[in-house]
Amino acid sequence: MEGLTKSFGSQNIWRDVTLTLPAGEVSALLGPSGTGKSVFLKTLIGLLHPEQGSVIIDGTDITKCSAKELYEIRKLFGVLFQDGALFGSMSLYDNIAFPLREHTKKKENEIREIVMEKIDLVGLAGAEDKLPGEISGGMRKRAGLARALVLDPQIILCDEPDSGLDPVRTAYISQLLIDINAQIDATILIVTHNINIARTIPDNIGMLFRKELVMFGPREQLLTSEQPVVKQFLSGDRFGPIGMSEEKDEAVAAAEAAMQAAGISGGGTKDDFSEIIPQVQPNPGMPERKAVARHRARVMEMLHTLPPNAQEAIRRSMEEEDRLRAEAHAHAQETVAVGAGAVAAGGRGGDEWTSAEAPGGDYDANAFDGNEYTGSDAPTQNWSAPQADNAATEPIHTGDYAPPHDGRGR
Ligand SMILES: Nc1ncnc2c1ncn2[C@@H]1O[C@H](COP(=O)(O)OP(=O)(O)OP(=O)(O)O)[C@@H](O)[C@H]1O
Repeated sequence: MEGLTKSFGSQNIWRDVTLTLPAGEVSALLGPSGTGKSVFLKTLIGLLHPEQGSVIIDGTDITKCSAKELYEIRKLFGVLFQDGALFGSMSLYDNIAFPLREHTKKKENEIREIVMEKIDLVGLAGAEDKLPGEISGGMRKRAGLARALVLDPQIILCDEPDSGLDPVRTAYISQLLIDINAQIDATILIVTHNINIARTIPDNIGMLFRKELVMFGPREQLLTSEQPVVKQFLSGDRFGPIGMSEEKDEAVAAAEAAMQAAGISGGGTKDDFSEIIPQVQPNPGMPERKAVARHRARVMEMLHTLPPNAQEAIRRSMEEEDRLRAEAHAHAQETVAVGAGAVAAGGRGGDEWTSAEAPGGDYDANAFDGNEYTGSDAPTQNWSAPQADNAATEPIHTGDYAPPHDGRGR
């Protein structure tokens, strides 16, 4: 994105936003409500048109290309809208099959295979015949994610994947995004208010405030930032530059300063965000994230340009990641050796197996437990049984998807 500016009439949303999403990495976009994060996502896929600037995807500027080119480019995207944006009159199965029917010439039996795989992946097996209005908000969110994944997207945009989810389901969906990134090396952008996600999931974090992108860089840069707006946002304190609606005026700011001086709490957490929590790793059995090495090389190149506390935090988190990875590797080797030993005791006369010739031949040296998990039985897939809550949903017709004309069913 280069020099992007977006307004609605006389209301400017943000201006001169320049940003390159590092390919294959996971990035998060933070910002107070109403700063235009959703508008930003919609601009990235060409649903909204900026007044200025360009959005280059695979060499094509989607702000200037033809409708046909835009249609093709959109196939690269998987988008999870805030409430799943499902069609209320279609079953989950048909909702998830929709992009395949719309954008590919696949036969129904091929479509079924892909749809059921994704349904399994997000833990919705058994709920495929339900309508969006018959399931919980969290299930709709997961169905939206399944639909976002059916075209094997190279770029995944998630608008508040955690909204409406409890902390445990949020952890599962976050883990799923990391696992998907490990599996398909997709570039992921997550819009979120969830500080826990921001601390543990992305490689990079950006923040929109006062109509500008105030920062975009390695997650440690934002988490250790001394900028008042960033500190206030992370801590969730009411004292600071972010107000309930617009910016605070001087009188309000002075009154708050007096309250703070008198020891009155602004309600924020006292967590130390410069204590970097290790990033969530792919689940056992998943491939290593290719993004890790690329991110590291990129960050090392720019390290000298970052503030000293960010540099220090980056070094510490790299050491910690190396330690965790070495531990996981050692554990995997041990497990392979133990598994091989058990087989050896049963039939190979005490021969030592190497990991390459271990039984089955498909042991993954990077796996924590030596098991090969498939999408449907991987340990991420512990979603609870579907519960209907009869919450009514209206589909959001984004312009990207239109309801099918011929009611094609399964
Ligand atoms: N189609 C539209 N027409 C006019 N104004 C719009 C349109 N879409 C969004 N806006 C305005 O743009 C601003 C930014 O909205 P947006 O939904 O992107 O904020 P956000 O940062 O995603 O907020 P939240 O965190 O609360 O979801 C809001 O003032 C909103 O009213």
